[in-house]
Amino acid sequence: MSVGLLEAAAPAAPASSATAVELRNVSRWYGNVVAVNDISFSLGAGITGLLGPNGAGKSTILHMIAGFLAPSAGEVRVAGMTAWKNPEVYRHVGLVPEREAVYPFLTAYEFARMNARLHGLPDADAAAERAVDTVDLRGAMHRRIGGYSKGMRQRAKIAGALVHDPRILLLDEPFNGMDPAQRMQMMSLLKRLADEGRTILISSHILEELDQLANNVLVVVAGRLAASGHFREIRRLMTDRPHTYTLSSSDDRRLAAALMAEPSVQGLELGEVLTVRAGDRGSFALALPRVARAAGVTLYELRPTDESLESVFSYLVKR
Ligand SMILES: Nc1ncnc2c1ncn2[C@@H]1O[C@H](COP(=O)(O)OP(=O)(O)OP(=O)(O)O)[C@@H](O)[C@H]1O
Repeated sequence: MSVGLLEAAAPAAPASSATAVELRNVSRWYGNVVAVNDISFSLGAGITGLLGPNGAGKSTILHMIAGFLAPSAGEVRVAGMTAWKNPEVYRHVGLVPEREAVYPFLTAYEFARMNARLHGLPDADAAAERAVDTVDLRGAMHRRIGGYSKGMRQRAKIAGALVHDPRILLLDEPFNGMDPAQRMQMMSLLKRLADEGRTILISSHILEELDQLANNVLVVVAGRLAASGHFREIRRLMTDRPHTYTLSSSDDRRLAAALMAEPSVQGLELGEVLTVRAGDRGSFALALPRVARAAGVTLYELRPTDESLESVFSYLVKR
């Protein structure tokens, strides 16, 4: 398998004070399911996106970094220490899990204070108040979490993960189910937390969610690191790939003949429907109506055939 941008990416750097998180040839299997397959990367301060379709292994990676799950092979290091079986690591890491792992009968303040106590902080009340303030929930901190909106519940979870002021924050699909306003609020919170010098890793299955947030993106597909690089570079890889469409028109044969001369068309197949492979989506979209009009053909339908998320990821892996 070729690995896209990975070839140009720097190999995992040796642990240093700047390396908050480091994975060295890490694999994790559950019985005979290989969830994570020989992954290496390192993270410093700032926001990194962990992108991949469902089941790619994102949660498994986050749980191993948090020290909650043992790697089956390789090593996960956090703040220069082995993450597994090392309670010291919990001081440095806050994990915001994907599941709604909050008791609905607790208030945000009680939830944060419970976490502060579990960390054994000397002043759990002050730590809880500080965390609730950080996520802008002061006004609602004595209301039960069960009555919160989705965005507020996520922020309550973040308050719980931030209560011991960790240097590393891991968030599993934090934008799931949020409306645009909640998303904007979450983005500005995460940026603020990163500006304070934290290392933040955010998992997502939607690239656009990471726009304006993560400079660097790690793409995981079927447990492997398929690509890594700057957000714009990853987006270019995903959108510039060839696209396949099916077309229906008043005269498919005539349209196929006219499209053959079009530079943005890489391939054509005329069966029950006309299938076109376009190298550059933008140029093809501009060319198609012009070509159809010149050929005297009426277009009825243009349908992309390979737009599933899995097809985009598998394109990255096969490059
Ligand atoms: N406790 C477990 N026992 C068995 N298999 C598991 C377990 N946890 C995860 N897996 C499997 O490992 C693979 C990776 O799962 P993981 O949850 O890490 O992926 P993910 O990218 O976070 O996806 P999702 O967003 O759907 O949770 C999947 O095939 C999943 O079914």
